Parts: sequence; C-alpha cells; structure tokens
Amino acid sequence: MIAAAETQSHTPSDPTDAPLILALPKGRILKALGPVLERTGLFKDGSAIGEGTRSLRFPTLDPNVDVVRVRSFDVATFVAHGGAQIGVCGADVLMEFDYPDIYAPLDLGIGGCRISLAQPVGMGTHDTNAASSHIRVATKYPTITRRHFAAKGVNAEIVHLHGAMELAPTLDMASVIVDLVDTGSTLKANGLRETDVIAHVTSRLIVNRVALKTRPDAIRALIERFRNALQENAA
Ligand SMILES: Nc1ncnc2c1ncn2[C@@H]1O[C@H](COP(=O)(O)OP(=O)(O)OP(=O)(O)O)[C@@H](O)[C@H]1O
Ligand SMILES: O=P(O)(O)OC[C@H]1O[C@H](OP(=O)(O)OP(=O)(O)O)[C@H](O)[C@@H]1O
Repeated sequence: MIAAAETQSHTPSDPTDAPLILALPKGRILKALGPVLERTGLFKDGSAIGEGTRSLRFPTLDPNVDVVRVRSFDVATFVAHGGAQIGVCGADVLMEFDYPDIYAPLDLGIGGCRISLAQPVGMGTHDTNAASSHIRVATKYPTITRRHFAAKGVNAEIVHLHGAMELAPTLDMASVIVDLVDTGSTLKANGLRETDVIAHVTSRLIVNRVALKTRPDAIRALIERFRNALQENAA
C-alpha cells in the first residue's frame, strides 16, 4: 500500500485550480481497480472508496484530484459531459454510448468478460444470417444489439432491461438475449447457451477530449500515474 500521494504540480498551462474529477464505478470494477489505485498513490485503500458514507464525492491523497463514485453505466456519461475529466469504465459501456468526446488511452486489463448472444439450450441455432429478418432480443445494450443484428440484415426488436435478462426467454419476453458473460455460470444456471461473442471487454481509463486540450499537463500526468501503476502491477 502506498502511504502518501505524490503532489501533482500545477503548471501555468492549467487554466483552473479546481481539482480534476475522476469518475469511478462502484461494484466489481472498483474491487479489481483497488490495487491499481493504491499504486497510483491516490488512495490507501482503493477498493473501499466511499464505504460507510452517503457522500458521492471524495478527496484523494492528491489535493489536485477528487473522486466521484457513480454507477458503472454512468461513468462514460459523466466524462462525456465534462462533469468528470477522467474515469474508468468497461469497454461495453463505451461501445454502447459511443461518445465522440471520449478518448480511451489505457486498457486497464481488469473486468475481463465478453458481450455475447445467448439462447435457450433447447432451441435450435437461430439463423440470424438469412432466413429470419426480425428477432426479439432482451438486453441492457440496445445500441450494440441493434448494430450487431443490422450488420446481419436482421431487424432486432429490443426488450430493454437493466438486469436479469436471462429470465426473458423462459418468460416469453424475447427469444434471445445479449449480455455480459464471464464464467458462463449465469447462462448455465438459467438454461441458456452462448451462441456468438459480439465483443471482448476489459475496463478502460477514459478522458474527456476537451479537458485534455484545456488541462493537458494535469491530465497527461494522471494518465501516466495509471500507466506506471499498471506496469508495477505487471512487474
Ligand atoms: N461477470 C463479469 N465478469 C467480469 N466483468 C464484468 C462482469 N459483469 C460485468 N462486468 C464489467 O463490470 C462492469 C460493471 O458491472 P457491474 O455488474 O459491477 O455493474 P452493474 O451493477 O451491472 O452496473 P450499474 O452499476 O451501472 O448498475 C460492466 O460494465 C463490465 O465492464
Ligand atoms: O458468466 P458469469 O461469470 O456468470 O457472469 C455473467 C453475469 O455477470 C453480470 O451480472 P452481475 O453479476 O453484474 O449481476 P447484475 O447484472 O444483476 O448486476 C452479467 O450481467 C451476467 O449476469
């Protein structure tokens, strides 16, 4: 664990003295990110950020960086809209929102999983290439799903859920689902099988492009701290 943060010097090119805002997701990414955050020198106990409080914004060991703790699906939106200058989220979230104002300079190599198509075990493989031109799909990822099926010439009717989409086929709400898969145990426990991997996912460090132009030194220094923390991790 790192006891004290290095002090990040403000340079004349920084137009503001306000701390940079780093948006971090709660949940499984934060858990995996904890050791990396400790090596950046920003926190003593990175995975415990915000525990035991209802506050959502926290100082770090660096007076020039504050953290906001938000839902993982919202991190990209906080960064794209400039509420936070920098953040961490899964590539699945980046793909879904596809914000042009976001630059993703670093693959953090955590939160590994895939976004996949799955269907009930007993059902024959769906011919999404030709015969069926319409399919009903339950998912938390409407944009990724529509794009995936459109590329095959299939019109996907989306049943937009925020969790437990594995239930949708057995409850006759959709014939297939698009969701995250890691070990495959959730699919198996719900009588589904993975039929197509749409994309592999890891967590990324993301940056607001405008902020990178207006506060280049502070942001580049923070990116470097994450890069070095990852290299220490690998060593
Ligand atoms: N089973 C998994 N294995 C590895 N990484 C995963 C897995 N499921 C999700 N992830 C990654 O972690 C991110 C957050 O997932 P998590 O389940 O912690 O949040 P959530 O509760 O679903 O999201 P939110 O906080 O927006 O409601 C996902 O966007 C993805 O990048
Ligand atoms: O292949 P597996 O290892 O079983 O992981 C896949 C599960 O993980 C995620 O859910 P999560 O645990 O985040 O629950 P939630 O969607 O209810 O938040 C995802 O939505 C799947 O349900």
